Amino acid sequence: MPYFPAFLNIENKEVVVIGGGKVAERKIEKLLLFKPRIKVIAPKITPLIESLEKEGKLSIVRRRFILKDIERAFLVIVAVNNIKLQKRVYMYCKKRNILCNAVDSPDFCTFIFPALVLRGDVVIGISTSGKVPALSRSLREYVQRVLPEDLEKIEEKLENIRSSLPKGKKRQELMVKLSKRFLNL
Ligand SMILES: C[C@@]1(CC(=O)O)C2=NC(=C\c3[nH]c(c(CCC(=O)O)c3CC(=O)O)Cc3[nH]c(c(CC(=O)O)c3CCC(=O)O)/C=C3\N/C(=C\2)[C@@H](CCC(=O)O)[C@]3(C)CC(=O)O)/[C@H]1CCC(=O)O
Ligand SMILES: NC(=O)c1ccc[n+]([C@@H]2O[C@H](COP(=O)([O-])OP(=O)(O)OC[C@H]3O[C@@H](n4cnc5c(N)ncnc54)[C@H](O)[C@@H]3O)[C@@H](O)[C@H]2O)c1
Repeated sequence: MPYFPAFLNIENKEVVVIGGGKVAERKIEKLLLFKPRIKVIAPKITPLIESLEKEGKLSIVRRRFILKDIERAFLVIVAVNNIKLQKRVYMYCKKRNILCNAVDSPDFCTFIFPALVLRGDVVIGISTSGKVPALSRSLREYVQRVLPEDLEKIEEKLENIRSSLPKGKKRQELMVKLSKRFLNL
């Protein structure tokens, strides 16, 4: 069954990452692009996550996880090689409507990470609904190859035109026409 893609605004929202290893690192690098407040809970932390803390980009709690760590979270990532813990966190989050991603078990995720292409405010997220992550990665590389180099500029130009015009049918038609023209369609 394919998953519904939704784009969330997580600016300033509390994100808790349980685990501080290689996979946590990859998820954190991605999340930071969207400016949430990130708290990492783990006894062992990679040098890159340590350096992000020094730069003031996240905070670290250097110990094992306890449930209290996530009681105010908007979103939780369990990047620990421990299925029991992943299940426990998922069950807790599910009861409280906290978004949960368990890196080892799609069954214990309420959302999954897409392969991501970001150009300014243009976001392209690719997923196989949890089935073949390596294919999402390859599709991301494929899409990156065919996208126009100046996509960010194109979006900015169109955004400026759009925001300078009153809402309505005339603007709708113009925006559709210009978007096609900018992409040579
Ligand atoms: C897209 C991407 C985004 C990101 O990570 O940010 C992402 N995985 C990526 C790469 C990747 N992950 C894995 C490999 C090795 C090949 C392989 O094992 O197949 C590679 C390839 C590589 O590393 O090149 C291993 C792996 N991944 C998961 C499991 C558990 C399982 O399947 O049960 C295992 C087995 C672990 C083990 O065997 O121990 C689970 C998930 N990985 C997801 C996302 C979610 C589903 C995405 C979708 O719907 O497609 C989901 C469900 C949960 C989640 O993580 O959100 C990122 C590419 C980023 C990019 O390059 O752009
Ligand atoms: N979803 C994906 O894309 C993907 C890709 C590859 C691997 N994985 C899986 O991700 C998991 C993590 O991999 P990794 O390479 O980052 O592992 P790792 O061993 O490098 O890191 C594990 C981290 O968890 C911490 N930890 C352990 N027990 C903890 C506890 N009770 N509370 C808090 N922190 C705790 C450790 O201190 C460490 O920081 C593995 O199970 C792996 O199979 C997922």
